[in-house]
Amino acid sequence: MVKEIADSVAADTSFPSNYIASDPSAVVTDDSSALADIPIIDFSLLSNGIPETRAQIVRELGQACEEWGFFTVVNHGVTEEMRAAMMDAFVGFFDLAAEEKDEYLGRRVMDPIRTGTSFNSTVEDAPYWRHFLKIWVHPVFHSPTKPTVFRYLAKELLKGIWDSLGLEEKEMEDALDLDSCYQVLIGNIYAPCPNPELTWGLPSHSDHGLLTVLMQNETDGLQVMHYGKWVRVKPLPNSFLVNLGDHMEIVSNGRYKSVLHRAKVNNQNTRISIVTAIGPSLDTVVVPAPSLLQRGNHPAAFRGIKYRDFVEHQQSSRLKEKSVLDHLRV
Ligand SMILES: O=C(O)CCC(=O)C(=O)O
Ligand SMILES: [Fe+2]
Repeated sequence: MVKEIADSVAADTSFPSNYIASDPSAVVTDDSSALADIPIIDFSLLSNGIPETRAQIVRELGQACEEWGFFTVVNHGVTEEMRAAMMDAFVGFFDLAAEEKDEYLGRRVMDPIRTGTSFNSTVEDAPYWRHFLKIWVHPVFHSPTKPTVFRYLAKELLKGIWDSLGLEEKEMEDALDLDSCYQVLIGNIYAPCPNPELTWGLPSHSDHGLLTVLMQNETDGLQVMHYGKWVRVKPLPNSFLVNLGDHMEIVSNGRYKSVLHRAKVNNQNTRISIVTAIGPSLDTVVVPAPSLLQRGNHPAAFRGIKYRDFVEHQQSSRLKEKSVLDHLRV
């Protein structure tokens, strides 16, 4: 499908009109927004077992979650070779002939291996300039090579974030059932677009899970909302970008907010991002952590919903800011 778009663009440099955003004037054309000065977390100090240095990183994590909902992870232990192998595997898939890829054309949003265009082209007015491959990799593994290292990174970060809220690890296990956590691996490809001012790669949205871990090729395009302003993200070499998802906002009772982000396309280079999203188990009903409510005598800011129902609803709806989470606000 990427080839189809690329070929149609090569044959005829006009932009396919069905891709024009329903409100093209809302697509940003100005790339002069500030570059984000994103907090940096040294993962090796979080996970090396030394309490003093860990405590310092836990404080930094808490601050990053509160002020940004977004941070960069360095010294994560994932080799450059493994990152390159992941990138190659996704590129290999996107380069397959359309008939081969079409075997995985997702008909249902909860299919464990699903490829497609846009976000959910059955409900959108106009598709986005993006193709994706989504693979469930936990609790049942649906892919040929096992990136357990990603889950380790996310679980250690979750423990650190939980700690920064002053909560016990046992409560995290009870609340989120992380041994059966739902993890999905997504490759996004954004082909060069002749008219980047008319469409999005992905419009403004938050992610449904707890944490999302992202790496990309050398082409930028990600923007995050920070204190009401969009800022451009330029990742550090060999780092992962992490953002908080809607279920972190729910379980922390709104103290840590899921961050709005969006992907811009450009007319020069293909951008590829590989994203792994970690959530609770699909059967968990996540509610604000009880001890956070008791401690501050706060009312619950969110109603609970089974995570599976949240994901299914979010994936079946138009991608629109935090609209699915907003339904759960009390
Ligand atoms: O490509 C990107 O940078 C963002 C991807 C994204 O937000 C997503 O897959 O949810
Ligand atoms: Fe996202």
